[in-house]
Order: sequence, then C-alpha cells, then structure tokens
Amino acid sequence: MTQRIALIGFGAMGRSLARMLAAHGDAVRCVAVLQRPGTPAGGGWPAGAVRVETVAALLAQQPDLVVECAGHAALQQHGAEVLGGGNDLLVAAVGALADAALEQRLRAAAQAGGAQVLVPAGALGALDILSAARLAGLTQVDYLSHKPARAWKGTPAEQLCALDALTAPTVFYEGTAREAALRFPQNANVAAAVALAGAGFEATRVRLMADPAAEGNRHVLHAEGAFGSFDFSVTGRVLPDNPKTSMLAPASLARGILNRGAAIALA
Ligand SMILES: NC(=O)C1=CN([C@@H]2O[C@H](COP(=O)(O)OP(=O)(O)OC[C@H]3O[C@@H](n4cnc5c(N)ncnc54)[C@H](O)[C@@H]3O)[C@@H](O)[C@H]2O)C=CC1
Ligand SMILES: O=C([O-])CC(=O)C(=O)O
Repeated sequence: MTQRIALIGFGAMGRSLARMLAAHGDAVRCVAVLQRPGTPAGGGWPAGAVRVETVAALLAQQPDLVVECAGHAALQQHGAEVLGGGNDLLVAAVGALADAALEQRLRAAAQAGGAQVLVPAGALGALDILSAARLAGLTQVDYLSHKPARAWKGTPAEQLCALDALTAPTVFYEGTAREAALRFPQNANVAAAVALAGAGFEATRVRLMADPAAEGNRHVLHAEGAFGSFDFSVTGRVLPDNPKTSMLAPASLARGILNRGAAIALA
C-alpha cells in the first residue's frame, strides 16, 4: 500500500528526501508540501504534491504521516496543530525540543491527538544503542560535532571564534545539549536527539568544533555506564545546496518513513 506523506518545508533536506523517496517507486507518495507565503516552489518538486500554506490545507490532503524538514520556527509554529489533529510528526528540527515549553506543548498535543512525535537518528545515528544503554544504566554522554568552518557561517560561532582565520580544528563551544541546541538551531539538532535518547538535555555534554580543513560533518559520541561503554563516529558528506546539513539527515528521514510501511521493520 502506498504511504501518503506531507512535508513541512522544502529546502535542501526536503529536496533530497523527495529524491530518495522517488527512487522507491510507489512505496511513498508526497501529497502536499507546506511552504511559507512567498516562498518559490523550487526545483525537484514531488510529482502531484499540492503546495499549501496552512496546516489545515496540508491535513486536508489526508497524509498518513507529516514530516517537518523546515527548522525550529516551523516546529514551534505548526507542530501542535499537526499532532493535535491526530497526525504523527517526524521531525528534523529535533533541537526545538530543547525549549522546555515547546516540548511540553508538543507532548500535550500528541497525547490529546493520540499521535507521536517521531525523532529520527538524523545525521549521527546510534540512537538505538544509546536509548537501550539508558535502560541498562547510563552515567556519561559526550557528543562532539566537528564540521568544516564554512558550516558555522551565519551562526553564533562567528562571535566565538574567527572562522575565516582558523588554522587548526578549534572547539569554540562547550556546554549542555539544551544550550547547544537552542543556540545553534541549524547545526546542533543531533545534540538534542542524543539528549532525548540518552542522559537528557542537562547531563549531555556537547562540544562544537570548526575545522578549516574538514571536508565533511563528523559526529563523535561517547557513552558509558553500568551497561558498559561505546564510541561511535560518522563523517558525513554534506548536501550540495546546504553545507550545514549532512546527506544522512534526509536519508534518516527516508528510512523512518519507509520503515513505517515495511513488513519487517527495524525497531
Ligand atoms: N536532525 C538532524 O540530524 C538535522 C536536522 N536539521 C534541521 O533541519 C532543518 C532543515 O534543514 P535544511 O533543509 O538543510 O535547511 P534549508 O535552509 O535548506 O531549508 C529549510 C527550508 O524550510 C523553509 N521554512 C523555514 N521556516 C518555515 C516554516 N515556518 N514553514 C514552512 N517552511 C519553512 C525555508 O524556506 C527553507 O526552504 C534545519 O534548519 C535544522 O533545524 C538539519 C540537519 C541535520
Ligand atoms: O547535518 C548535520 O551534520 C548535523 C546538523 O546539522 C544538526 O545536528 O543540526
């Protein structure tokens, strides 16, 4: 059976996601895309998808799943309405949940609507082992985001280090997952996913690094506790039209969508 999805946002991640899903034939059909008024549809538009500007119009297309790939503001603006209407919501902008008031609002809307916020592994992955480790006993989680200097342009990193003058990899920020996710909404969503899966927003320690020579986005995770310990790292190629976003981020949304329709699904 074909799964009907609707997208909120159609930037670099949305376009990449649409391309990946189109490669899976009839398994998934994108029936609608919500964009802000005045935003041009752009290339790579999913065949047959209606362009809408409100959640009501999006839901009128009767999607089985709504996928946010637009950023923190979009989740703030539309998340509760989607969930309250009984629709599961797969979110890219996981870092928005570091805002405790929004997290509460989305939890309440999900409960009222009988729906779920679905958090993908995103650009990092390893959330399966981390969330299992939490149940078995987790005492420490450290996450490092190591990205090319250009990925930090247009963010508060510009005030914390001289991005254009770096000659070596430089940690410009250390703090909690909560603060990192809120201060770096385009770059630290993975930190929030790690926090939700593992030790929480306050106890998860985050370092952000800019590297003038790096070619991809490297994410490094260390966790330990009664369960044992593990180390995981991935170096992801970035999307051609957004140097901040790893190709694995839309791929992980695609995985989450296809998994829902699969006879044998990865838990
Ligand atoms: N979970 C993860 O691993 C990752 C999550 N992200 C999150 O995904 C977001 C999207 O990433 P990209 O597509 O690469 O960014 P992008 O900047 O290329 O595209 C974002 C698109 O969303 C649209 N948009 C913004 N606010 C909107 C709203 N209120 N309603 C509808 N559309 C809206 C913009 O016009 C733009 O077309 C990032 O801002 C970040 O928060 C990014 C990378 C990894
Ligand atoms: O795409 C990535 O490499 C990670 C990212 O931007 C985020 O966590 O927000």
